[in-house]
Amino acid sequence: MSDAPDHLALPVDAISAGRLAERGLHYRLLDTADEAAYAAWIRADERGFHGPASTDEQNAFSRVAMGSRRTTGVWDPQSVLIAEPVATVNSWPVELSVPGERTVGTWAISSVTVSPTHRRRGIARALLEGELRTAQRLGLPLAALTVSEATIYGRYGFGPATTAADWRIDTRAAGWVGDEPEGRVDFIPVEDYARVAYELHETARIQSPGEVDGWPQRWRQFAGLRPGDSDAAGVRAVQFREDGEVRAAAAFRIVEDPQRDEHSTVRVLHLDSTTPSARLGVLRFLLSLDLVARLDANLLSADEPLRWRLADQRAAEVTVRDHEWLRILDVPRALEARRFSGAGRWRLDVADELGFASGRWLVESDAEGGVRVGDAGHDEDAPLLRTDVATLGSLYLGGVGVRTLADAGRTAGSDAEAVAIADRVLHSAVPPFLSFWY
Ligand SMILES: CC(=O)SCCNC(=O)CCNC(=O)[C@H](O)C(C)(C)COP(=O)(O)OP(=O)(O)OC[C@H]1O[C@@H](n2cnc3c(N)ncnc32)[C@H](O)[C@@H]1OP(=O)(O)O
Repeated sequence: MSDAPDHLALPVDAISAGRLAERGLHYRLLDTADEAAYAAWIRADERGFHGPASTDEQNAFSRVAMGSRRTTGVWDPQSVLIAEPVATVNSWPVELSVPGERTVGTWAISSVTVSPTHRRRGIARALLEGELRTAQRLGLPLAALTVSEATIYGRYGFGPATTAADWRIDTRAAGWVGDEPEGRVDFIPVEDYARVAYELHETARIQSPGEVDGWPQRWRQFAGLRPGDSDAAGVRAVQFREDGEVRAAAAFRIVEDPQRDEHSTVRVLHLDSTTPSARLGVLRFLLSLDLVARLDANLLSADEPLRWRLADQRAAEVTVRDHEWLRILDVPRALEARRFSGAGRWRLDVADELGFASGRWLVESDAEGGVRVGDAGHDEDAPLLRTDVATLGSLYLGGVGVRTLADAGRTAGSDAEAVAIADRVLHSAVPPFLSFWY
């Protein structure tokens, strides 16, 4: 049995509780088994994102996943809607895939909202710092989140570590280079899709640094199976089989152009694959639909091999954005959890305003990519790389070069040799990618 404390039972962070109590606010954990309390919490969460309030049926749906998460709120006893918290946050342990087909235990944080009636009084800061201390108490070396706005989380030491790309393709101009992908496409019931695609994700995620374990309700949502989904009737699903085995699946919807029947858009709701060839097979199928002039797909990789099968690459407009943000809490454990791209010996100096990751280490890796991080002690010989903790979060999965961030002025005071070594060994041959929001 694990000695790690139970993330559902661990009391709320005492420092944040004290800080909020000074302002007359109550910071506490919610028991998601209490239906009424959960409904009030989720109403506050939805209002925070300006979404419609969910129905009892929708609450029952979301509670399946939330039951295994730490659900926290801040209550103001002066509120008129007394059961609804004025701030929400939700967190749970995930397995983050890292270079070398390994995973590292990571604290995922979501549903961060502060009511517009209570904004800019430091409540989010109390919640976020509380979450980081909670992750540390749970013994997790990293925290991670996907963000509504890119300007919020750098101050807490998070750095953008994966990108996601929105692809817009003119399907008639795109063309195709080379043979058709070998395999077989079939429509499948959306219920089956939700199960099959979730399983594909769980099989494939280890290959892609940045992915985390999913949960079945998320894939049911992609399939239009969340109760009350107004677009559900239009959701269709296909699977792609190679050698008789399902290796890719997608859910999609056709959005018609009211002016011209033959100018519809195929909107990809989600795509999962365990092989690049099966992924191309599904995308080729979607690009060749009759009556369709455009393919829209959000959250694909910026490095989709698809680009190299389009006869006209200009038919694709690709918008790349930051997606997953990482916060390193324990430098030695985080670095040792991944594989490096080769041998190296250098020192790493990390500045962290919140103190979790500050320090100086000697980082050594061997030709096989094994990593050892120890105290730098009095070792003054090894070249030194200096970074703040948010920059280290961006570098962690190897998606951006150390040299690029050095050129951007994010590693001021570093030795050129250290930049060169770290650039080489931290690089990931597989571009980091996360295929969904959490
Ligand atoms: C992982 C996720 O859940 S991402 C979702 C984030 N939530 C949302 O986008 C929902 C809508 N927004 C909100 O609920 C709130 O405005 C929040 C949660 C973003 C901020 O809550 P607040 O309690 O107002 O923040 P708080 O007062 O603690 O501010 C902390 C710092 O963040 C800054 N800040 C707050 N909101 C924003 C913002 N939207 N953009 C940039 N900076 C922000 C503050 O200026 C302050 O900066 P400082 O520490 O340098 O002085």
